[in-house]
Amino acid sequence: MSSDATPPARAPRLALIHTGGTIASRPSPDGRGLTPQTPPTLPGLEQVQVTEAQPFSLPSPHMTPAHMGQLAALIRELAPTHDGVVVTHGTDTLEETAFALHLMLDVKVPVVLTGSMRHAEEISWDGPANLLDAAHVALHPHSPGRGPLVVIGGDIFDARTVTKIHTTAVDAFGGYPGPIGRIDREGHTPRLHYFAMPEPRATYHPAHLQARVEILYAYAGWTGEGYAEAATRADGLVIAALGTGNLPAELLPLIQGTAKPVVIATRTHAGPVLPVYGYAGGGATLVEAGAIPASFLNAHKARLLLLILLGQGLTREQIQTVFERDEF
Ligand SMILES: NC(=O)C[C@H](N)C(=O)O
Repeated sequence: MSSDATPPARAPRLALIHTGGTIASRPSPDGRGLTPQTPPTLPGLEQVQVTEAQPFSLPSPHMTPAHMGQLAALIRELAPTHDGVVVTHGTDTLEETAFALHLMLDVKVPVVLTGSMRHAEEISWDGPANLLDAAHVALHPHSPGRGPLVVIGGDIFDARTVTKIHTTAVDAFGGYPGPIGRIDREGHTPRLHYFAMPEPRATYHPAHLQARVEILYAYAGWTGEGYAEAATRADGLVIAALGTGNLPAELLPLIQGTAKPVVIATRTHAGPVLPVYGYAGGGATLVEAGAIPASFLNAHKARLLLLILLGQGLTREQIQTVFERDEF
């Protein structure tokens, strides 16, 4: 399953969309720390026609579902006239944007997100290499049909499973079961290997991205503080629960009394949510109370899926089916 990039007859066309993040950041002149300022330049791809766009320039903690929707619309507009799309993005919420695009985009060309962990004035800044890798992946003939990908440190990740695993390391991304591919360079020649076949996936077309979905984080001794308020305010809840999706006993009656969708994810970093335990608050009792297991999605990705399904007008039962059948 390895191949070298074959040069197409005409110059490949790449859309390069900048959204901010450390890859666009420098120390601010007022000495208050890093801020997004200048988007990175793509090095070493003289044969490629590049169209650049910058819909906004944000530190990624400022990203919202509305920005993700705006980005999806821009990619839909650029995709028909390009062979691949690269999005530069801050790493903090990169996995959320990647997954939102995964759920909403059905464009034919590859969409690759990348970022950097070090800024342009730091020793060993990782922006240029990540950007070049992302461009090679976006233009590679084996990349279409895989949904949006994340490329960092030479590893290629699926948007469903990728997650940020380190706050400072250059290899900041991982997630079970790991990369689906690898990009390296032999001199100037890209060497790309995929370790998995493209997977079918469902895409959604929400009428809006304004549903309010809140995440609650479980811990030993939680007696439901904050639950009632969140359940009243929100259109749906996600709980980062314990282990295979279990909660303290006090949460069971609260969930039993909630008609809105309550999705149970896990705060554990890998593995599915499974309704196996029958003690009060155990996963089996939560599902019996109407809660929806998040499969293997982490809480923040489960939140985006729920938000998108609510925006598409799905009922609680239909939402449950999407999660149950892994239709994402
Ligand atoms: N490495 C980074 O990009 C982190 C930055 N705080 C961001 O997400 O915008």
